[in-house]
Amino acid sequence: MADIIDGRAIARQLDEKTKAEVDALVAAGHPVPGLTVILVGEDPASEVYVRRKIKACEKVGIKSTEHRLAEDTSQEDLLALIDTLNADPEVHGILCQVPLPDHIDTRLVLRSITPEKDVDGFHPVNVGRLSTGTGGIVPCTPLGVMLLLRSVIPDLTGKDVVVIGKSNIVGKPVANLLLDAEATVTVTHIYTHGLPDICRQADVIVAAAGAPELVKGYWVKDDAVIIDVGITRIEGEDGKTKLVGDVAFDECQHAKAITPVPGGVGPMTIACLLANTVQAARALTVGNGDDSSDYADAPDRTMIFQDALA
Ligand SMILES: NC(=O)C1=CN([C@@H]2O[C@H](COP(=O)(O)OP(=O)(O)OC[C@H]3O[C@@H](n4cnc5c(N)ncnc54)[C@H](OP(=O)(O)O)[C@@H]3O)[C@@H](O)[C@H]2O)C=CC1
Ligand SMILES: Nc1nc(=O)c2c([nH]1)NC[C@@H]1CN(c3ccc(C(=O)N[C@@H](CCC(=O)O)C(=O)O)cc3)C=[N+]21
Repeated sequence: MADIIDGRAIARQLDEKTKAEVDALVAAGHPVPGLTVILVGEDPASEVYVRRKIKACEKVGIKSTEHRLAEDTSQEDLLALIDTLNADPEVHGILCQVPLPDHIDTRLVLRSITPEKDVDGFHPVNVGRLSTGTGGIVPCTPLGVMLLLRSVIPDLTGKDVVVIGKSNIVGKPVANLLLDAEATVTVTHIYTHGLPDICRQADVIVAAAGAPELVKGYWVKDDAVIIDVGITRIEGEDGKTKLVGDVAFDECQHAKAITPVPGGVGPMTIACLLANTVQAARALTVGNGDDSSDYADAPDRTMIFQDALA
């Protein structure tokens, strides 16, 4: 049987470290780290995620605030709110839940969040820093993927990794982080020919396509490690909705290790959001020049978090 990589347990470990960082900042007389979440419209899945994020903040002592805006909020009003939050000294992290309604230019909105408070790591400045290995805020899900991976393969040097999906949110940043970790990375997508054969060569598969049970057992070589990022809600035979990943989990028991859905990457996304918020608060209030900071600029920040989990 494949080992199950317990995302909830690893997320709890990271949360303990984050809580200790919050306590240390506050004890040193700095303000309580603050995260603001903006939600436009009433998408039920987004509401679930936002509630989870707010609850998680409470657990580690981050002060959270929430801005719920109506579906028909104008782009101008949203940008004005972000301007206010950019200037608010009590707000260290700003997260604007996506997808946004169609009448809003998502790229423009994400660009308007100041990079120092961009705890999603979606701002072009943070994307540029990531792709040049020069620090910045690393997107939460890709950071979570790396931590889960390192919990089973501490050294990724020379490993053959296949990433399925090339989105700006998951596939591309994961590929960049893997390259920084000296892995050999193949990024695939909907037009890739022969995906099963490509996957069969891989030591590691990171599946982030949003295609339920795309990766079959015969795509996976013995002792490969599988990180399943995909989450699709489907209606089960009993009429209840259930979550399905991008990997046919039951067929992959010959793998060395695999993440479950739920309970794999999802909880790590939230734990990494909290860690990013503390990183942002520290940089804004203490400054990046503080060498004692665990979060000082480093080319491979996933190693720093890894130390926290060791
Ligand atoms: N666990 C978590 O915390 C998170 C989970 N997710 C989940 O991860 C999944 C991916 O999210 P996201 O990256 O935002 O999705 P996108 O839809 O933005 O990107 C999906 C990517 O997968 C590729 N793709 C789609 N179908 C196939 C296929 N059949 N074969 C090969 N490649 C395929 C697409 O190719 P092309 O570019 O050619 O269209 C695209 O590059 C979703 O299920 C999402 O719900 C997302 C964020 C966080
Ligand atoms: N600006 C922005 N930043 C995001 O980080 C962001 C976003 N928008 N939009 C939506 C996606 C999705 N996302 C998830 C967060 C937690 C779980 C999670 O906790 N999943 C649980 C189960 C969740 C459930 O039961 O529904 C798990 O997999 O175990 C999943 C997905 C963050 N996203």
